[in-house]
Amino acid sequence: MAQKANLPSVLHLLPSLVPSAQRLARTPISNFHVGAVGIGGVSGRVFLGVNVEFLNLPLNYSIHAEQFLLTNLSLNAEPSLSHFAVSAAPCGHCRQFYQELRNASSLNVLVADTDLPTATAFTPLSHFLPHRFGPENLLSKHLPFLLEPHHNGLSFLTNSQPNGLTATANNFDSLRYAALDAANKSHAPYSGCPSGVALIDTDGNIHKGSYAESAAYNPSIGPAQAALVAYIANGGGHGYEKIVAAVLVETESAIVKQEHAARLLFQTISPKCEFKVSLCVGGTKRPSSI
Ligand SMILES: O=c1ccn([C@H]2C[C@H](O)[C@@H](CO)O2)c(=O)[nH]1
Ligand SMILES: [Zn+2]
Repeated sequence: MAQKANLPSVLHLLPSLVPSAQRLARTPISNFHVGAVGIGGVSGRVFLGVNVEFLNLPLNYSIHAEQFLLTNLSLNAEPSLSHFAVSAAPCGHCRQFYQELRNASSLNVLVADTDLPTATAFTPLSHFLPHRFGPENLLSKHLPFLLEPHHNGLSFLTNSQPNGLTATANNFDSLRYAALDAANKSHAPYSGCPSGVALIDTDGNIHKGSYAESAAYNPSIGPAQAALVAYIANGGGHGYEKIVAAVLVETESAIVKQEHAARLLFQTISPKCEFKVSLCVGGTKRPSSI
């Protein structure tokens, strides 16, 4: 694409794709479209992020474009981000969320509305957020950072299948195992309460998302939001009414529960969506340094 557009490098391509990303934003409240386009540090694949707002829900259910971008990398198993371009300066919440990356300080950011569209004036994130608060304030740096491959060691107890689900048993089983897989990839080192959501649409496609925590807690992205990122990123531009069932997997012993927030989100955006929780066991202990 860079060659076709006569651009000297893929880095130049990132800001040139920002307007196309912006067009995909879902902003029924602000009508303010944010687009973020980044490049995977290992594969060199290009990923996008857009902001997503939800009618009739609190504003803090929203997904920022930068958060969408990281979630998109995570769902495509890309272990690092090296550069991203974004249509407006990242807010404090996003600057904080990005501290979850091992290379946070040296991550290269370009704000496309202040720089020339094809410029490569990338600036390290440490410029946007000096004196940072980050994972190392709470945890050992030997633990996996956000995007780094890990497995949380969660599994189902054999009798944990809830009753009364009208979707076919087969679909439900695929969904709960997809949600378990997402929970096993969840980044929850601060609470020790990983979780994942898998949803299925009317075409039978399954989309899954993993909960990702921030050291500063509030910028965390919930598992339901992460699964919606997958639903939107997988394409088609469809409405949420096509989401027919969703399963949340979290641990029985969790002290941070996603159930009520996730149920409210699905009930509001897709009232006919069947929402179920499937509890699992295992996983990491809550870190003793918290
Ligand atoms: O860093 C930012 C700041 C704001 N927004 C979104 C959130 C909301 O949808 C809209 C207005 O704040 O812009 C982002 O996506 N990223
Ligand atoms: Zn933000």
